[in-house]
Amino acid sequence: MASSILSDCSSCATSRLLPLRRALHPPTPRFRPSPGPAPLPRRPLLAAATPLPLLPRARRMAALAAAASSADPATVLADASAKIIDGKLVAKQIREEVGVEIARMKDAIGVVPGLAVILVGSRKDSQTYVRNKKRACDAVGIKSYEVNLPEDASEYEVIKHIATFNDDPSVHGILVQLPLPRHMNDENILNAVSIEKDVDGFHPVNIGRLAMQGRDPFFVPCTPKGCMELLHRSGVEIKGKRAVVIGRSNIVGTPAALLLQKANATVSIVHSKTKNPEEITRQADIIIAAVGVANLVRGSWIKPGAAIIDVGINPVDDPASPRGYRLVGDVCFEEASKVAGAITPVPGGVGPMTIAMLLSNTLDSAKRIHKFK
Ligand SMILES: Nc1nc(=O)c2c([nH]1)NC[C@@H]1CN(c3ccc(C(=O)N[C@@H](CCC(=O)O)C(=O)O)cc3)C=[N+]21
Repeated sequence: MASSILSDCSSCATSRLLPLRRALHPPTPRFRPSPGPAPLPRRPLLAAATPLPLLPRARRMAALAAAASSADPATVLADASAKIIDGKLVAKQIREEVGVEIARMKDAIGVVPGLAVILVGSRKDSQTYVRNKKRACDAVGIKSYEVNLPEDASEYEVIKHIATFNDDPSVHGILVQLPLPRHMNDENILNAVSIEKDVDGFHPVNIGRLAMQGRDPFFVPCTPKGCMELLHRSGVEIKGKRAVVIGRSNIVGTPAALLLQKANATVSIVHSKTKNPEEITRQADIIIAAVGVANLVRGSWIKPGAAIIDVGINPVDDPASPRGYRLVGDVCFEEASKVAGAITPVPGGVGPMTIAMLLSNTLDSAKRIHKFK
């Protein structure tokens, strides 16, 4: 992991909240990032320029030994102390596992899972996401069905398509790409999806069941499910730990907090009205950041050794990049990777897991509907 000598996390002012952020996290840039310069790292800044350079020999050896003996292939040693949780690699493993299961089901009962995606309007980012989902489906053997409606389509038209897919036995999952055009009421539309086919887990009944003791939803929303999977697969213990979720959106923050609670963590939610977010976050053994503010979480917010899952995908201007921007998370990676025990990068962290979980949810749905074990 290369890191520059000067932290760029103080340049939050250059972050732009593009519409794609709003899809995952409705607009809530509400924290004032901590003022002043970056907090002091625990090692001299110069040391950050090369891998493991100025560490005392004993610590360096211990770190290398830990990396070498790590049973978890999805992690490598950062140039500082945090292990990098490689979401791209874990997502690939999950897609392979899903592919094997789909082949087994097809052989045994001749059924392939079907996923229907409804896209309204012609937003470039949504079109890209839908295209990526379709490719991911093709690669594992899920049959995908796509409906594209014009921006000015009526709510009724969308609901009519949902009803058709609800009744179609070859469709096991239905996803309405968000955000919907402004004139539509999300709630009416998400309510129309059959809870047994709601692979996004956005139906109020599924979210309600997630919140209740002793009940389970048919589906858990893909992004928070991906966060939990990354924690599990990198050996992070959750039971009895303090977890902080930053952000309280319906799609990520709230379900992530519910999942951590179900896994027996003690959970706090930090949001725009929280006093001293930094102080509360610093108590956490596990941090899930899902607020949509570039580099909000600085090194000083983090308890040494904490596990950090960074859900943010924030475009920041970068003339040096071919696209003119690059993606950064809600966590200042440079600073955090020197303090945390484990951290997900952006890109290559939670993003790829979202799609892997969608495939997994679609497979689970087909298995449940066809009573295939
Ligand atoms: N009904 C619905 N369900 C969704 O799950 C949903 C949605 N609507 N609307 C839009 C958001 C956004 N979303 C992402 C999926 C994958 C990456 C992803 O794979 N990102 C990569 C690449 C990023 C890049 O380079 O552009 C990464 O982080 O490494 C990101 C974001 C799903 N969403």
